[in-house]
Amino acid sequence: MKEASSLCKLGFDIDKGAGFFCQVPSPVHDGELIVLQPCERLTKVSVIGAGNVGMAIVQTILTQGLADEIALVDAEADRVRGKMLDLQHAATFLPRVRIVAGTDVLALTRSSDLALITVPRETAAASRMDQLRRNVALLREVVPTVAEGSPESLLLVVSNPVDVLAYAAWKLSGFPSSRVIGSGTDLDSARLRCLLAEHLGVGAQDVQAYMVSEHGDGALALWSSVRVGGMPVLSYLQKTHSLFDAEALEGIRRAVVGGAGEVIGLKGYTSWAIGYSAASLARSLLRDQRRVYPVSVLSKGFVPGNAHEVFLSLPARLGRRGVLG
Ligand SMILES: NC(=O)C1=CN([C@@H]2O[C@H](COP(=O)(O)OP(=O)(O)OC[C@H]3O[C@@H](n4cnc5c(N)ncnc54)[C@H](O)[C@@H]3O)[C@@H](O)[C@H]2O)C=CC1
Ligand SMILES: CC(=O)C(=O)O
Repeated sequence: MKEASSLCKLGFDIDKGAGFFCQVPSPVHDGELIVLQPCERLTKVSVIGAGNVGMAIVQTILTQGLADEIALVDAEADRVRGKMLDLQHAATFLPRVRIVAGTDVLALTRSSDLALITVPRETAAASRMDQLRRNVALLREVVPTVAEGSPESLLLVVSNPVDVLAYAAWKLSGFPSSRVIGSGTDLDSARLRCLLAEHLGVGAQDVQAYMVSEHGDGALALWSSVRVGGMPVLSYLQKTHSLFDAEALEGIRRAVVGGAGEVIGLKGYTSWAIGYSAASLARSLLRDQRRVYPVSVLSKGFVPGNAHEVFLSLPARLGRRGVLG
């Protein structure tokens, strides 16, 4: 009998079991029995806060097959159970995935590979400082508990103000800064790419453009880094194309920064775009894709000469160990 211990690709027939089985050794000798051994853990993703944003993230993670187990935690017991059942019914159309939900952060999130924090929505009446105090207090309840049950997990903070809360989550978790990330200006960058793509008449996936520094009003556009199909097009377009003068660029920046407010004014909240953004970050982290995203990271040591402990949205490489620099 020969143990299947080497890791050549097994292929699609145990597709969903890729987390369960070692893959067939090569070459396979006639007459030898190949034993498939459990070798890799399943991938578990926890989402704390099953509101509009949390559910959009779960929906996107589910349809992209990024997790074998999803744990949903929310303070509203009945509502989160209803959401779990609805998702379980939906998941019958997808490869096998376990979905659990409830209010117990420690029990539900235990042994997560990735935990996303999406609690709670801002209230229009509260000042930004009041919101910050309230959300830090919430993170004080949630983050140490997640860290206790999942000491090796990655933490992805989405709640606002995201850059500041990513810092709070880092401090509260006791994790190395490489494993605590805020979704940062990834969504602002998506909005910028969307607007540039519209102006240029190209697909948004072919537009590379970054907003950096702080998610929201303080976000800065890195105009000199805009590329279309790998070409630095903006300086050329500015010279040749009246649509890209300084005023037009400032108009695009304002539309990006005002994008959230516009959507919230019309539908009450934003959800789908952050759902896709967070799932894309989750993919790069869990699958070690090492793609570069503008996300909130500890800027100390990340930016040469910066000695302050501040989380800022900067382009960072994301892989299985978190921020790779
Ligand atoms: N970083 C970004 O780009 C974006 C961030 N956001 C932020 O995401 C957050 C969530 O927004 P929404 O989902 O629209 O809000 P929501 O109000 O729909 O959902 C929040 C959920 O958190 C739950 N919750 C409250 N306290 C809790 C606790 N102690 N434990 C567990 N669950 C608790 C609530 O029951 C609710 O289901 C907000 O801070 C929002 O500003 C939203 C969009 C984009
Ligand atoms: C709400 C929010 O932060 C956004 O959609 O950008």
